[in-house]
Amino acid sequence: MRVDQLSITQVRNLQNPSISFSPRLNIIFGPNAAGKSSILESLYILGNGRSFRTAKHNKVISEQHQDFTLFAKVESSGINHQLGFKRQRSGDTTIKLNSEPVNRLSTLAKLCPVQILSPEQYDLLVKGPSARRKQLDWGVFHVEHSVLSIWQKAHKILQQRNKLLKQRAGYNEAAAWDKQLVSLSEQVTQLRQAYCDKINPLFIKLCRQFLGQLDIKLDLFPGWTDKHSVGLSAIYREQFEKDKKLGFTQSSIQKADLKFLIDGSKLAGDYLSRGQQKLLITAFKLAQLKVMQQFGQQAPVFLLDDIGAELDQKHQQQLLDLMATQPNNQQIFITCVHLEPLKPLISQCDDLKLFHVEHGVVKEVTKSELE
Ligand SMILES: Nc1ncnc2c1ncn2[C@@H]1O[C@H](COP(=O)(O)OP(=O)(O)OP(=O)(O)O)[C@@H](O)[C@H]1O
Repeated sequence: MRVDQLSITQVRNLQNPSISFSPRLNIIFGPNAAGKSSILESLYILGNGRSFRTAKHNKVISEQHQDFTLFAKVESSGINHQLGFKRQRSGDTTIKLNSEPVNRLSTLAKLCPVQILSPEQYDLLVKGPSARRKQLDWGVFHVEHSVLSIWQKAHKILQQRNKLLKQRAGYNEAAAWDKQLVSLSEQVTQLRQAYCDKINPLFIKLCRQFLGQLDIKLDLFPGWTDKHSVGLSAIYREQFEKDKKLGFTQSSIQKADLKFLIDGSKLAGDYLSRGQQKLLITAFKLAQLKVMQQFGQQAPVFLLDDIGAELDQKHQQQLLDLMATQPNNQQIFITCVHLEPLKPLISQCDDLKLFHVEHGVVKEVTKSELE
């Protein structure tokens, strides 16, 4: 997937830029509060329908305005498309693909996979499981789109089951849903596990590069504990009375977690320093990118926000070296305040564009203008 052109209207402080990107490497630089992250935010919204910085859509709309609009020319799986996205303060969203309305965000996600590594994500290990589960499911979806409909069916049945539990229904009534729920939950878990099996060796290798000889791995918690390998059906039977008391199903795919384990059992969030956690997240994001390149329907656009803000010089350089060795069809966007650490990457890469941003105004500059 590639974004060739993007017109941004009424997003944060941006002065409605229209930008033609490089298919390979795009570096967006400028002082603090210039509007750099807002460009990445716009790209992220194209593929995810929401911001990576806030759950409140209205914050993205430029003050004094009632809506924001994005218009992009993208290449997806070898086909060129025109994509429009408009969000109003009222909450109404209009998405158009080649002038035709799009009603599902999953259409957008399939068409425009966009992945981001930004300072907002460095606390993934100390957050609750839902943030990690989202990352996991994002990866699973882009390798195997069918997971979404299986997950949605499971979610509906789970809601039915929970409704019955709240109504104090008897076991037989609730159990009528269990067979289907167990089968769908197992399918989702198998796809999640297959994704973990794909990402683990790549993640372990990248962790070695960034963190040295730590014994680290990813482990899937499916959403229930099955100490005696009795299976989910038996767990539902055993837990029924407790579920009824609680009014919801305790064991479900909605409780799944992606555990980052050190020495086989210690949670990385409890054990590693803040700096080590950032490096681990960096390795995880790069491993996700690699899985997408190798097994995904198509490589995502990769956004690297504020590269100088969180990593020390050595690890920043390692990350930039890895960016330089990405496949030719991998489109990358990097934002930074200082260009100095990026100079080796800039001199190595021919197919790159540089954009200077200040007070929301975006201006393309050439390599020679930097000298
Ligand atoms: N809804 C909005 N309307 C207008 N301006 C906004 C809005 N939301 C945020 N801003 C302003 O937009 C500016 C750009 O922010 P952005 O985070 O994109 O800058 P940045 O160049 O990435 O900065 P930094 O290098 O400090 O991370 C900030 O000054 C911010 O206060």
